[in-house]
Amino acid sequence: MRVKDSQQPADLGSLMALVSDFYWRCDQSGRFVHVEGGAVERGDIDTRKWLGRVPAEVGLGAIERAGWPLPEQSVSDYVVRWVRDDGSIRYLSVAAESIRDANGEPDGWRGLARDVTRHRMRYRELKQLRTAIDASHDMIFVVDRESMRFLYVNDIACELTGNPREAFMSSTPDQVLGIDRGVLEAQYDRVIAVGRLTVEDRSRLGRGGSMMVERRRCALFVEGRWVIVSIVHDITDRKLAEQSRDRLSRMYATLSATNEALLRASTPEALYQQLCEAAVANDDVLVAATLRLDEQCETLHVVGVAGPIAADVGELVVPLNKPSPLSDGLVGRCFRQGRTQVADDYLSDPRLMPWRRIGKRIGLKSAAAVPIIKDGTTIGVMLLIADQTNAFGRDGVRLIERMVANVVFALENLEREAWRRESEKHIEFLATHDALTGLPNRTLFNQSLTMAIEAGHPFAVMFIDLDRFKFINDSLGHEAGDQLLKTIAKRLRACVSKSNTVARLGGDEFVVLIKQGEDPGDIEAVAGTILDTVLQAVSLNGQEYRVTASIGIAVYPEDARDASSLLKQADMAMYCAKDEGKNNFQFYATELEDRSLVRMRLEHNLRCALEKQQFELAYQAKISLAEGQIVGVEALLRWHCEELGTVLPGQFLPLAEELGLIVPIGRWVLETACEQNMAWQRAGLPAVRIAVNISAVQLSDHTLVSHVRSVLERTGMPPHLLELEITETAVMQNIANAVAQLAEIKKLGVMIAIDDFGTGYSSLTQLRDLPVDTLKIDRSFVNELATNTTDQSIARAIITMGKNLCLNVIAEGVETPEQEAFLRAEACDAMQGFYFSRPGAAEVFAELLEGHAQRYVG
Ligand SMILES: Nc1nc2c(ncn2[C@@H]2O[C@@H]3COP(=O)(O)O[C@H]4[C@@H](O)[C@H](n5cnc6c(=O)[nH]c(N)nc65)O[C@@H]4COP(=O)(O)O[C@H]3[C@H]2O)c(=O)[nH]1
Repeated sequence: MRVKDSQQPADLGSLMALVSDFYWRCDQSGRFVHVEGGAVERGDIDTRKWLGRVPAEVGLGAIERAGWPLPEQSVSDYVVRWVRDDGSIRYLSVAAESIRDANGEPDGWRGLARDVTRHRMRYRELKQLRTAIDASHDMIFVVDRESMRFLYVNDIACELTGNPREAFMSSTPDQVLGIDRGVLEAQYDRVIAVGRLTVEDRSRLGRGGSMMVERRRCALFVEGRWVIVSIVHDITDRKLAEQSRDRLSRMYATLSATNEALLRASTPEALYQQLCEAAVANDDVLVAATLRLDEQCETLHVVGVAGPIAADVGELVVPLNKPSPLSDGLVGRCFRQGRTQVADDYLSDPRLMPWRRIGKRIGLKSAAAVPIIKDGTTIGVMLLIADQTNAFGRDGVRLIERMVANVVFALENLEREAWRRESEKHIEFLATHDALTGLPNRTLFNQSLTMAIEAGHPFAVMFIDLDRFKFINDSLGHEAGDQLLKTIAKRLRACVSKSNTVARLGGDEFVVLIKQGEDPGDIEAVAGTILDTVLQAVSLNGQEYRVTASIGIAVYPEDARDASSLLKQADMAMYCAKDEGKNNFQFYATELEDRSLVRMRLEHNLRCALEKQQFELAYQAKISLAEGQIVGVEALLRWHCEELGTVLPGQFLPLAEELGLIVPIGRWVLETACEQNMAWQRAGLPAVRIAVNISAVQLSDHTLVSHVRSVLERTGMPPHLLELEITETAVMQNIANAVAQLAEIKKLGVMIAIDDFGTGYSSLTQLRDLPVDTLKIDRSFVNELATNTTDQSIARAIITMGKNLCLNVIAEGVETPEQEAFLRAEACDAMQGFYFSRPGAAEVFAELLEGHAQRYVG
């Protein structure tokens, strides 16, 4: 339907029908008086409802301002919302003007309205879209590929890059991104080729900053042109999180590497070093160092260090007690406070001023120091240095603390392990070694012996027994005995090379296993050295003692091929050495088997000889060389054994000493000799001095003096008629004791002679201190006195020395007139020997004394 308007252009009506637009006119009161056009034609407007109504009554309302546009003059593009009867909303773009009548008076308004709902909706969508894009946290850039010009940049992009939108619009993306144009164009073309592309890189920000971004680019073909849309997402936080996660996982790897290191390390030093090496496997760590407190608790010093700059830290010493800037660094603080210290930005950390220069030099950016706390005490610090700031983080620090805790655990384990190993070693040592001397014991020696036999090379076993050890042990006490054994053990060890075995079997028995060289004389040389070494003075209880040893030697494979036989044979040879007068060595020989049997029989019989009264004394005269008078007599012990016949002292006395029988036997000798001497006197014979031999064991017997006194008292023999003969060797075994005992004896008025003089090791000064009256030149020097010039010299020297010291000198074992002549010529005082008389029974000597007295006295 068409509403005719007289003021409408004549041809407009038909034109208006072609479009959705419509023409309208309102009267002066604002009511529609005419509506015509496509909208009316299509039925969008019902003129019956519109005509005579104001716009608001048909649902029309302005968007920007209230009301229908009834402007004073004219409007265009005035958008009006039209709420239709069915509730749907349309938008109309209105152009209007006021009209006047013929008189020029206002006559209402007229205009055109066009339905712009579609455009309006599109615009709204676009606006919303843009608002959304501007509200995005991601930077969005839209670039025309062809012109390389920005088409759009969102707000956040302007904000973050610090460029106003106009700046973008007036520049090209390569300028803004700071990328070579060719490169950027290639990147864009690649995006066009694949459709979309995502890369991660760094994006420049305002004020010279930058951030890690994920750049998603897609290519759109819009109206015949390629448009590149870049959405740039800030991934700094994600990257940092990733980095810290990576770092953490590296640290976990480090931790597990550390744990492995802890398992492998066998000493604390290795543990510290391996810990550091494991720690620097983490790329962030420039250096890892472990510092331990020194024994004086004054400094922390490096005990383990690893990493590319280990050399710069290896010599680090952190003083703790002295106030010093160096002690106030991360390590010093960590140690003192017993708490982890972290410097996330080392170079700007005000606490670390003194270390800044060093830090700068070695590229230190962050550091962590973790205390090593064991049993509640801080014993050291683990220091980790990284070439990036914030390298450790909270989790990283926790990990390092766990690492250090593991180290402490491992340290404790190592200590426990070391203690266990030590205990095991000690137990093993105790099982195989002698606790007193530390030498191998019988068990270990047997093992060595077996091994030597298995090896098959020749060797010798030496069985060493100390002479008269029992006596020292009993008389000086067990402590002195132990001391002696320890000293001897050391000396024996020093006598042989390390490859040879020295062991203690028990008591005073030692064994030596000597590998035999080419020269069989080697064994003898070693045995000789051992004898000499043992004989050196030992200081016990503040006094000097000398002991001797007897050595038996069995040789593999000649003597035996099994361990027990070799030991038995060496033992047997050792007894033979004892029988031979001690202080010597003997090789095993089959004949010794017989001697051993003899010895056993000897021992058996000797034990009851005293009881069975099988002892007797023989008497041998001593003659003065000047006058030829009997000046004395020596009592010599004889043993008439039922089974063995007469046994000489040299055969049974060593055994008696060993068995401890010498003291009771010696007492019997002293008593018998004194009684006999008094008996001779009572029989009318001239008074003669009687000499009694005192062995070393007797000399050390502290009851000796009282016994001598009581015998003298009981027998009534004047003390000066008694002479005690003590061998030089016995005196030298314990010179201090000898001096003291002899002095006491001297006080009784008893005379003292040094027997076998020249065989011992006394010096002139020692001799001077000894309270003796007589020196007896040993028989060995007298034997060849007539022919051997050396013996002559020795004898002469002894005589001269005796004279100088105002002592009597007597030579024993004089058998020939030549010997007598020499002694006489040298003005020796007296002699004793077969030349004048052999030892004989009491009656024999009595006769000799009687006859001699008649001969001389008369
Ligand atoms: N070849 C040779 N020998 C001679 C000659 N003149 C004496 N003799 C021997 O030389 C030894 C002298 O005694 P001695 O040096 O004190 O050496 C003694 C003495 O040290 C010790 N002895 C003897 N009786 C006792 C004793 O009652 N107690 C202690 N403790 N030892 C004794 O036994 C050692 C040996 O005594 P005997 O066998 O009786 O041997 C005696 C004696 O028989 C000689 O011209 N030629």
